[in-house]
Amino acid sequence: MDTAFRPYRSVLYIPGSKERALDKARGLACDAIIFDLEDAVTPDAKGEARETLKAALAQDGYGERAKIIRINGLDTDWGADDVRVLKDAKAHAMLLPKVNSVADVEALDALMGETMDIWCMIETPLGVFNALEIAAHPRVKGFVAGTNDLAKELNCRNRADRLPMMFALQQMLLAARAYGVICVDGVYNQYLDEEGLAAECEQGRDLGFDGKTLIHPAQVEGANRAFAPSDAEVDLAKRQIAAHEEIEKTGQGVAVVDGKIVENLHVETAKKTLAKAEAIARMA
Ligand SMILES: CC(C)(COP(=O)(O)OP(=O)(O)OC[C@H]1O[C@@H](n2cnc3c(N)ncnc32)[C@H](O)[C@@H]1OP(=O)(O)O)[C@@H](O)C(=O)NCCC(=O)NCCSC(=O)C[C@H](O)C(=O)O
Ligand SMILES: [Mg+2]
Repeated sequence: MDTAFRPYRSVLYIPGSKERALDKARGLACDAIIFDLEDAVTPDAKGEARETLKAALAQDGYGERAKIIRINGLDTDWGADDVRVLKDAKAHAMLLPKVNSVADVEALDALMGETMDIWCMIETPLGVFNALEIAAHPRVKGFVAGTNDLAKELNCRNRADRLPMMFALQQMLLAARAYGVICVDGVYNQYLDEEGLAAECEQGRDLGFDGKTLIHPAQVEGANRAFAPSDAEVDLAKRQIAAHEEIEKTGQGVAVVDGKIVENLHVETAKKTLAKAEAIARMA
């Protein structure tokens, strides 16, 4: 199933072991769900969580939300069984944690059927440096920044401006954009701090991320707001497209809107803004 042409403003992690949360998500306004079998599930609960998740996906009821299964690494005791049990589940993608190189993707590809896309957590130093070759793999359709693991690996301090991991975030974004791969920002751990989340979403949007991964339902609304085109952006996009169409009729290529030039490339961006707004409207 295709994971492109959808909004990914809010991508909510749900522990695969928590039946109540799996059920609650059916009524939440998130654009996508990551059903987690990795960090949110303790080792002794892995087998049961896998079966709980399989049953929840068979029951479905998640509507238009993109469904992404985060399995355990293939170098763990659980990864291969996760794939075996869930490869035919009704989901859009399988998310592989701690991807270091394209060889990790190839190993998953060899175990999976054809029905799901592959998404990759970029959260290790090697994963960051190899992001370009990972994004180039034809089955890879999404990247998720693992900012907790990145902070651990970097031994960096947790700063509001995320300066210590800026290189890594930008490198994964560039690689994703080079190959048309969706790229979603990491989580904001203080899940009840609305102001802090809003600031980090704003930064993520400024950088170019498609949306933010979330850990609690209270974060959904803030992410949806931050990553949707605003009314002013939609209005500007429409005016830019119209002004450029008009100027083209006169044989010229450069229009001016609100004192700023509008060329072909700006029209492309404006069209993307409208397409995103339409995709969001379809989610409602
Ligand atoms: C953070 C939590 C442990 C908080 O749980 P809890 O105290 O139970 O929250 P609330 O009582 O406020 O919950 C209120 C209701 O909302 C439901 N709920 C809670 N979380 C979720 C969720 N994620 N999805 C859906 N529904 C959720 C509760 O069931 C309550 O429902 P109800 O009883 O009907 O009112 C908890 O939120 C949690 O476990 N969050 C997910 C944590 C997680 O997935 N972590 C792993 C991903 S993060 C990561 O690994 C990132 C990456 O790899 C990296 O390196 O950075
Ligand atoms: Mg991680």
